[in-house]
Amino acid sequence: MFSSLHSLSSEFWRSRYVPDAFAMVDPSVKKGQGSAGNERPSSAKRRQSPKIPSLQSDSSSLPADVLSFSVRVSEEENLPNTQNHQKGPETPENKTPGGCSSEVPVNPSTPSRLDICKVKNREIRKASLQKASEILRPGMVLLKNYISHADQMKIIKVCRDLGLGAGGFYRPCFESGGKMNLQMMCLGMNWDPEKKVYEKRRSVDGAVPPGIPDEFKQIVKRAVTESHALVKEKHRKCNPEDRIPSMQPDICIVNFYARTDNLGLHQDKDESKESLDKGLPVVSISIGDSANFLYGDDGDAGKATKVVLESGDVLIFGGKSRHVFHGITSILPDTAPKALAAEANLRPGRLNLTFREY
Ligand SMILES: O=C(O)CCC(=O)C(=O)O
Ligand SMILES: [Fe+2]
Repeated sequence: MFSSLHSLSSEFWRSRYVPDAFAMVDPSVKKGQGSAGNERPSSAKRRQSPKIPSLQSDSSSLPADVLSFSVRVSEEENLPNTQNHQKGPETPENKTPGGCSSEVPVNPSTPSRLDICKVKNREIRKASLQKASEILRPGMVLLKNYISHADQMKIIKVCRDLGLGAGGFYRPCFESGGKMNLQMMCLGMNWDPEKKVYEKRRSVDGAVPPGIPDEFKQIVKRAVTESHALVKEKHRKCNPEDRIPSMQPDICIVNFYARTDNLGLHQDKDESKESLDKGLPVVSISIGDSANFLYGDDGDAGKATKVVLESGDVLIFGGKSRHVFHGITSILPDTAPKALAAEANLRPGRLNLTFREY
């Protein structure tokens, strides 16, 4: 997957190297450590840092729980004072939906019944204003608000459990040695961002990736069928299978973006030639905070189109859009559905699952 990352604008590329990347799940990194500001760490500094801090820092050698709210305090303490972490003036992008953040309980693990009701009513109002699903370009469909609250809860729970075990979340490195600004785990097969290949075991620690749960596969199947219905509605005469071929996912890459994380523009093209030639789609599920997602025909972020992916959205790109460049420029703080964040005890940030067939 993530190929052509070097074609990013230098500003966006620099923004991938925020010091918080080290602090998020690594208790051994103390407050104030790391480079100041948005500077890419010096190569010496990069060499010194352990390759997979989240795995090595934990005394049990297992990954830390990157999804849980309980680790939020140490994360907040470690936030460096950069623009990225300041809320700044209220803009359409950082505005809390419904302007309700002050009414939400400070500790979401203990919301009152009244709080839950207020939050649920607000979310119902919000849902009625929500945008409709759409075809973004040939072969690329966005299903808005597609995954139910109950299914989002299940996905979070499964990812949390799997993320804590062998083959769970870690912060991978690029070929260059720089760390990615997200936590990742793979299901089915491991994708190695350094070698840009899929493998049975991840070479970083020898772990065998857990399998993809059947429930996840069912959700993917239903989403592709739904995308076909949408295509059929717009283009009555076409065979939707030609636009978005059906697929049987055997790979799922799970990313967790903390609020300052991001992912540069890239193409997903490490799947087999056969799969790519057929245009078998990538099916991407977003949960938690919303994100600015860019997509376009080349790696130039200035020319790309932006769409906001919200919790429960499913984005599908296959066929003519299988090689679309795409990336996440930012996570929009405090935009996760409040009821979901509270019920799941979800840490601020965004969970993303991309399903592919090798
Ligand atoms: O987080 C996203 O929406 C995109 C993730 C992605 O592009 C990838 O995992 O290859
Ligand atoms: Fe991708």
